[in-house]
Amino acid sequence: MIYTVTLNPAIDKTVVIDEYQRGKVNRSINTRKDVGGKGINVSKVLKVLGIDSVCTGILGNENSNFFLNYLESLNIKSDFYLVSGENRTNIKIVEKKHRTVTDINDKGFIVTHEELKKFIDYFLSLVDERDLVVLSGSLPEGIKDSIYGDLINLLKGKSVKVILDADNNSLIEGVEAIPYAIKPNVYELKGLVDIDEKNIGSIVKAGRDLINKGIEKVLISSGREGAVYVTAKNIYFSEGLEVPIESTVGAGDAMVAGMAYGIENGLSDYEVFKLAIACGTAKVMTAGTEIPDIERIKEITSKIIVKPL
Ligand SMILES: Nc1ncnc2c1ncn2[C@@H]1O[C@H](COP(=O)(O)OP(=O)(O)OP(=O)(O)O)[C@@H](O)[C@H]1O
Ligand SMILES: O=P(O)(O)OC[C@@]1(O)O[C@H](CO)[C@@H](O)[C@@H]1O
Repeated sequence: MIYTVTLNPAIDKTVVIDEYQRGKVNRSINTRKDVGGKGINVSKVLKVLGIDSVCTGILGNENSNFFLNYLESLNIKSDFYLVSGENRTNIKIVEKKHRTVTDINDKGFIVTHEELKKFIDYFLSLVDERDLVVLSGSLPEGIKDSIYGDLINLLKGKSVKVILDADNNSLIEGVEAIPYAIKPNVYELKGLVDIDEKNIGSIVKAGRDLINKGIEKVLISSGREGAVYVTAKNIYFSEGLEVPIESTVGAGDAMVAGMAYGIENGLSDYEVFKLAIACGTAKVMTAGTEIPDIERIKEITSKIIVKPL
């Protein structure tokens, strides 16, 4: 089973405007609200790919029904540890004129040491060596940056594979624990290894350095520039496809879903990479954090050109 862990879920409020006017009244063209948070988004895309997962993590009880009802409507199993407080609402401003998305992500609820410990104990009782765990997203107040590293060490103790998608110090500390796979974007990678993010050779070298440390799969995304996949045996590159963009939010999560699907189903590195890119590309064609369509993912997969490096 695949478990996605979201420690700080979010309602994504997407506001589409023409152009942001600082200090003025901005009027929206349209808005939408999606159930989000990185791990939850991964589970949403896994469902579309036809594979079950369990959405776990921590959920604020005040507006928990918005999340739980939505996941139930998609037939996605959820098993969150509930804490008091409200899940955050993250604002995503889509500017049509500039074709940009600006994220304003809130902090979220506060988690006590005891609550975190109870969640970890419960979560560890669920998983065994047949499982794959996706750890992704930012941390709510009260949880230290060491959490992903700690969880990776505990999960490795149970021979559970982990895919990590985090940023800043939680990524740095997570990588020190050597997860099975990681999916940084180039900026997150730059926080791990000193790279020239415009230079593919520099990105590949950073990927290889991480493989040499013991991580088995390193998927580096670079928005519309495409992505690089470095494993012990292969190095692949693919350019981004020119597609109409609705919202880039969640493209990385869709990519992680493709990667998790591929690893869970024993696909080759080449197939995993192709599927991951197709999922990310299909996601940017949907509004907000709406789930991409499986037919579109298949169609894009057939158009992706993967180059071995
Ligand atoms: N503008 C775009 N045009 C085409 N493909 C894109 C675009 N943005 C993203 N993608 C696809 O999605 C993948 C993941 O995107 P990106 O590198 O932005 O992830 P990310 O920074 O982790 O995103 P997020 O944190 O918002 O989920 C890219 O490698 C690419 O395949
Ligand atoms: O604040 P974090 O946890 O880093 O990111 C949260 C978030 O931006 O990530 C998802 C897109 O990847 C959204 O659904 C959500 O709002």
